Amino acid sequence: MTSKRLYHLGFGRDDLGTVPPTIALLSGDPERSHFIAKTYLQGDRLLSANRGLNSYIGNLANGRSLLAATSGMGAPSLSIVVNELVQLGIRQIIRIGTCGSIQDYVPAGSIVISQAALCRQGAANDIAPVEYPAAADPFLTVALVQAARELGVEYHLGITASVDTFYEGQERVDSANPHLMRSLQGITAEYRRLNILNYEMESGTLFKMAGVYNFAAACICTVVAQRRSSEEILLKQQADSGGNAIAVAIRVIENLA
Ligand SMILES: O=P(O)(O)O[C@H]1O[C@H](CO)[C@@H](O)[C@H]1O
Ligand SMILES: O=c1cc[nH]c(=O)[nH]1
Repeated sequence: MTSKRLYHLGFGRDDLGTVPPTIALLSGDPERSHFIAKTYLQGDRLLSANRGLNSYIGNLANGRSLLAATSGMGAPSLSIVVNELVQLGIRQIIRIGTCGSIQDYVPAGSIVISQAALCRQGAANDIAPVEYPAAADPFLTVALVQAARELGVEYHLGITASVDTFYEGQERVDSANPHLMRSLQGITAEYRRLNILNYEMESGTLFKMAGVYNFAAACICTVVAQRRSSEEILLKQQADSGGNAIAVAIRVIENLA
C-alpha cells in the first residue's frame, strides 16, 4: 500500500483516517458519488474533486468506513481510478452505473446485476489478453441479488456488453454519425440472441482488472434506456442518482459487517 498522494485521485493513504476503507462504491457520474455521500455517509468528507473524479469518505450507520468514488465515463478513465484505488488498499469495488437494456423483459427503471461481461474494450487489452474472462466476483454478485430481493427491487442477473462508445459501439444512429461500420450493424440483435441483457461502458475492464490485480468486483446498473423501443435516455433523473441500485449496494455492505 502506498503512502503517496495519487496523481489522478488527488488524495493519499494519509487522507483516509485511522481505519481506512477497503470497499469503494464506484460511479461513472460524480453527481452519483455526491448523492451516495450525502444520503448514506455520516461525517462525509470530500477527499478531492480532481478532473471531476470526485471522491468522498464517510461512515455507514454501522460505523464501517466507505469510499464513494468516481470512475468517469469509459474504460480508460476507470482503469486509472481503479489502479489508484487498489494502490490505496481498496479490496472490493461495486460499480454503480446506468445502462441500456437490449431485452424486452428488462424494463427501464429495473436493475441489471452483471454476472460477467462481454468485454469489447481497448483498455482491457493493456491489462490482460482479449480472451481473459471478465467475470464478476461471485460472492459480491450473489450478495447484490440477495439485497435486491430483500429490498423488493426488480433486478435481472446476467451478461452485460461492456463497450467503448455510447453511440457507434451501442449501435446508435441518432447521432452525429449515422453511418455505422458494417461490423456494428445488427450487433444489438446478435447480442440479444446471445442472451446479453444490457450495454454499459466500464464493467468489462473492471472485471478483468479484478482478476489480474486480485480484488473483488461487482456491477449493478439502473436501466435508463430501453433499446428495443428507442435510443433515448428515458430516465434522466435515475441516470443522475440511481437510487435503487445504490440502496441495494449499501445493503450489501451493511450485511458484510
Ligand atoms: O452512469 P455511468 O456510471 O456513467 O454509466 C453509463 O453511463 C455512461 C454513458 O452515458 C457510461 O459511463 C456508461 O457506462
Ligand atoms: O444506453 C445506455 C444508457 C446508459 N449507459 C450506456 O452506456 N448506454
